[in-house]
Amino acid sequence: MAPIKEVARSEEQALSLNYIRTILQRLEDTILFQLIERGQNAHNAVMYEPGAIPALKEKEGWERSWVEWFLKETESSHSKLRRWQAPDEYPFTDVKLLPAPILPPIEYPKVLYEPAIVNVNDKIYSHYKDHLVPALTKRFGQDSDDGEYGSAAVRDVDALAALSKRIHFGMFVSESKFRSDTPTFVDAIQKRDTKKLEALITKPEVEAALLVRLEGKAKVYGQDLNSSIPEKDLKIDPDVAVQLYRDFVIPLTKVVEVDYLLKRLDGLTDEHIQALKSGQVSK
Ligand SMILES: C=C(O[C@@H]1C=C(C(=O)O)C=C[C@H]1O)C(=O)O
Repeated sequence: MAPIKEVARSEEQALSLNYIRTILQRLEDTILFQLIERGQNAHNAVMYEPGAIPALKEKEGWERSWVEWFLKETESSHSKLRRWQAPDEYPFTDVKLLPAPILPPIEYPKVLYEPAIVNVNDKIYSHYKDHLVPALTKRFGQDSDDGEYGSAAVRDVDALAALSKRIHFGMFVSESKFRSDTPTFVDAIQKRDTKKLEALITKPEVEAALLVRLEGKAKVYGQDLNSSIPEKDLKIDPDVAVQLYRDFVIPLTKVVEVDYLLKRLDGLTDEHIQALKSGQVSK
């Protein structure tokens, strides 16, 4: 659940790039600790295989994997708390399977342009189960299984939610950058110039600083202070965390940013687009 402090209560705050970047930096901590937690269990590959746990079909009528079932169970209860109405929260479960909220909707500032919203959780889930979990649990050996499918699934759902929030925050970044230079972005969007859009949203210095910071955090947060050599006995391999961000989190965040921008003019009148293009309006 996104604490109130995270979901900005004003449009101005929600679109401040500095504010957004502080949220992204805080999510580095959340993600690192979720990865450390998941790394306490074995790979448990059976959890990610559709139909591999017969009790799920027999007792729940569920034919996909254990982890996808627990995602559905968890996200269903959170749906009743209206979690998925928050502009920074996107479920892995098909929304058609999620129940309606019990509580009345919260009026969040309308910051994102609804028709442009994207959900890349299918990509996040695939990378997580195929690459990240094996990397986090490699110290247990190939195809390790500790039978703790409950604990490991709880940790999976928490880690997936943190990664999803982080990557989908790219839409707030995009909206902020779009409003800061609408003529340039409108021109590139109308030309469907994805390379220009990617160049416009890419900040190499921000990415480089992030990877250095992340490695440092992993070396500190991963320490086991009961060890005689805490800086060596790390609970997470810093290279796994850095590689995750370098090769997956940052590239997918930028895909989200560009895909959001490509749809940012959908449904707008020609007059509105012209006003954006001339800089008369910024949203
Ligand atoms: C998120 C931003 O946009 C891009 C994506 C980044 C990331 O995923 O960490 C960092 C810088 C940019 O290349 C940003 O400008 O802060």
